[in-house]
Amino acid sequence: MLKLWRSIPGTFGAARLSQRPHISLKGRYGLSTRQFGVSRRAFEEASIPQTYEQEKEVLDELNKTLDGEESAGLSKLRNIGISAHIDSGKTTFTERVLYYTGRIKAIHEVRGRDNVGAKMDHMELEREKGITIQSAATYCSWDKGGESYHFNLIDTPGHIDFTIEVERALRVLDGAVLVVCAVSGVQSQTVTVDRQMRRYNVPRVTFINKLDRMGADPFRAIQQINQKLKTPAAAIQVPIGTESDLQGVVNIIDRVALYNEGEQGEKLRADPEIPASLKDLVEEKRAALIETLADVDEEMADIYLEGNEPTTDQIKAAIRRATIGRKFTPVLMGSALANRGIQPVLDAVVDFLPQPNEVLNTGLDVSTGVEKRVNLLPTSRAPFVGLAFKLEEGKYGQLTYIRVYQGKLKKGTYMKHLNSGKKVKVSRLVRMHSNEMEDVAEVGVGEICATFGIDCSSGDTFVGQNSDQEIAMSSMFVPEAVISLSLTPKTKDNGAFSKALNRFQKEDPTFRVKYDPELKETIISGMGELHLEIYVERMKREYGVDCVTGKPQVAYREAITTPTTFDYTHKKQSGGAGQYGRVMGEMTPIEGENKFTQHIVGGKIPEKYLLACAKGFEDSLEKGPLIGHRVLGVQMHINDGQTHVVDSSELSFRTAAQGAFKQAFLNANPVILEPIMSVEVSAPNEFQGGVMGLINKLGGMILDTVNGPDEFTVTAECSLNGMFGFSTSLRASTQGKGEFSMEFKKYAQCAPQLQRQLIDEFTKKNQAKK
Ligand SMILES: Nc1nc2c(ncn2[C@@H]2O[C@H](COP(=O)(O)OP(=O)(O)OP(=O)(O)O)[C@@H](O)[C@H]2O)c(=O)[nH]1
Repeated sequence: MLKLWRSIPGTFGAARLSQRPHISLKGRYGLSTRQFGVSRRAFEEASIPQTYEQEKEVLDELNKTLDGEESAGLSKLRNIGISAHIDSGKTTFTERVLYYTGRIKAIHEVRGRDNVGAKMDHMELEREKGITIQSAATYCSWDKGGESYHFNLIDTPGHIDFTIEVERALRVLDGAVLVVCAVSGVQSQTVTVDRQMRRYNVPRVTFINKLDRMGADPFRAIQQINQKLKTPAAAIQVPIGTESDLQGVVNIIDRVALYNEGEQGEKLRADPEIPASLKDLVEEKRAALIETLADVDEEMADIYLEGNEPTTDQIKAAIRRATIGRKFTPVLMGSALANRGIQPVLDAVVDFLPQPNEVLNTGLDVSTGVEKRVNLLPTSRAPFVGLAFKLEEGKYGQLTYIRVYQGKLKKGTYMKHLNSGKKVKVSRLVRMHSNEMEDVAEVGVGEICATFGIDCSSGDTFVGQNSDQEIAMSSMFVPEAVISLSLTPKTKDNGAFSKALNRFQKEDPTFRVKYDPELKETIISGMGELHLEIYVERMKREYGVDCVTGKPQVAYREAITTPTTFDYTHKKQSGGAGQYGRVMGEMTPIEGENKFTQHIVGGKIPEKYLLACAKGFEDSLEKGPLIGHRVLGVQMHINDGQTHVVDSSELSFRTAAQGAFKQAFLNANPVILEPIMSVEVSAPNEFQGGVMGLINKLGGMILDTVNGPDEFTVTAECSLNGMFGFSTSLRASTQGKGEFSMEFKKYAQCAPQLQRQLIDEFTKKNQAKK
């Protein structure tokens, strides 16, 4: 199985810690620990905290490095993301946030009639398609209790094809708002986003949106969060009015009714008199909240067990602790489109999501040659460490988004690109507002900013220019590509084609390009048809290169099913310099990643030739012997061999390993694996029979069916192969009312008939090209 699926942590805990390495500072920064007033223990402990409580202990130590002013500044900062299943209303929600915080002067709708489109969907394609393709970063200020809070906000796409945008956003955010639709509840991508949040240990508050829709039921959605996401969740509000009569919400902690008034719901009127009809519900849900909190928070458990009524402050403090500790999610509700219930979510971000120095961020100190986890110091006075998490080509050149994890970034200074060791000047520093920017002179710790004209790839670390500060941040998780297609420019390429491909690859690690010299074709691969379609379209619009595309191809894998041995000699000894290399060993199927091992006694194959064998193995993995697709789950072990005094070389052993690989692979009962997708289809109940028939026809395995009052949702496993053209047939059999989403689940052996067909096609294509 793939690394992707194995690496998903099963619990709410330790993930960020395994992803985000940690601890040690000192000496090399020219800053003594004493100077920071912190004990050495906080910096030199290399162990990874296993629980949030342990993590908090380390954080408390680290936070001693802050002076009062800096601490107060950080307490006013929140880096948050908005994530959800596709079409849950993230962009609509963000548009309200920007409007209520005064960042934009008017609200424009996604696919709105005014043809302006939502602020955060700034790409032409996004506005045309009404979907978010790229994550957009912005910032805004929110006043609460007479204090002004600064939010860095990232709106991410919901479509699984753009999942890397969610990964990169969650990698750099401290907290998130998970948006869930009140009608559809927890959907397939909600589960995916939840998994991604766990991967980076991102705490979340949940917002149940679309309460104005018919059939909305926030409490059913909460039940699903508890059951399907296995995250203790409880409402902190109940709605006032339902569907089109939705007027606001009751805050059940303070027992206050909040009404959205004004044309755009901009006035929030608080009324301590809650509607009589809701009083019982408020008490029932308040008791449920306290009970859930008592399950996850010790202090609340003590109060609860002693039979005392917690104060509102105690409830709020418990929610904050449990949310930041990733043990609980408070649930708010409303309707973004109807302008109801948005402002309380902003209050909840302040109250319940962490400030930057409440999250433990770690890096890998690589300056000594021995990698060591180090904690990053949440202070602007420490040396700079930042992560370039996103690249974007803008009007003024390449824009690089950076999250500052330690120290500060100043305009006019230099920073060092850790991978290349190159020093780069920060000649312009900006804060982003979707696609607009505002120049700033300096950006402090915990902030998100952007710079221009820097050569790097997304996921690269930058450090202060002082060469011995070498702390590498772990990058984001990059899933495997599942689909590919050939791409040929219609007219002669004048360089724009490869320039575009280069840029897209640097921007997006899930977009891969390879040139097949035998077929003389450029093959692009990615996360889905839409993902690749968008790049082909961008190539045309942004670079003026119109391309002919081949039929989308499933990214198959090739594997073996039985162990085998090999004894292969590569020999070319007639005329000119000769070549000779002999390798012997075993090839075995294994779970997960491919592996090259060797055990040579008596120096029969010298070290440098063994390294060449490893390279030959790597080469062979790229292009499997059956149909030229990547190989998965193979271990090649070399245990014997032979050299020739004159004719042996690295090249001959590299070639010998390739030959041995091919020979052994074909001997080991090879098979072709195809991607199996987890598919979720929803449609009005009357179309259930038709949809089930459709899934059965394409050989899908139905796993679950849930019937709601109007709609049903079916979850199935289907091969990606069968899914081509599914959107058209679904549209046809549901009068355009059905929706579906899919996500890669696993690789499985394809049917023998398909395997034969694929091999025949590959052989024919190869022969035709010759
Ligand atoms: N009835 C109703 N519709 C809503 C609400 N919020 C959003 N919508 C509609 O739902 C659709 C999707 O909204 P978006 O804001 O684009 O959703 P999204 O989650 O950003 O979508 P992607 O980024 O493409 O995943 C749009 O047609 C919105 O007008 C709501 O509160 N009520």
